[in-house]
Amino acid sequence: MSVDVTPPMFEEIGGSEAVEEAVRRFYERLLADPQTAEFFDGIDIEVLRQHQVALLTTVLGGPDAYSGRELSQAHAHLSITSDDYARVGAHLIAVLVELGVPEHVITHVNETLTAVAPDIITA
Ligand code: HEM
Repeated sequence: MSVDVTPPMFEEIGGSEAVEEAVRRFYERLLADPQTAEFFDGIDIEVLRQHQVALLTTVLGGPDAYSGRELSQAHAHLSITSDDYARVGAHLIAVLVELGVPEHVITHVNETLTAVAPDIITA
């Protein structure tokens, strides 16, 4: 009999504290980057941050507490290009690398980014 004792990636990287720090740095980067900053004009970043923490927690196998909109609905009005998307994805991955997140977790996040791209890219 084999038992899978691998902890969820969420715990492996340090739980909610690590996810919150990653998301904090992620929005810091998005707001400092001229290509992405304008998208967030007039947006309540605190609310967005909380949704993103919940979503990333779920993606990493932690408790499922995401209560935001469907990604397609949240981004429909933004005319996001594949170039914008790649830029945002690169910021997220850069933060995870910065925080020393293991390679297999980064691979999983990258796969998720590829999977949800069609919901977000509309231009
Ligand atoms: C990379 C994958 C992405 C994920 C996982 C993601 C995730 C999210 C989430 C969870 C929300 C909150 C939904 C809600 O409040 O109900 C949101 C909203 C938003 N996202 Fe993204 N996002 C991504 C890419 C992008 C990109 C590429 C841009 C712009 C370049 C962007 C700009 C925004 C903006 C402006 C909002 C707020 C929309 C509003 O409240 O009117 N996102 N995103």
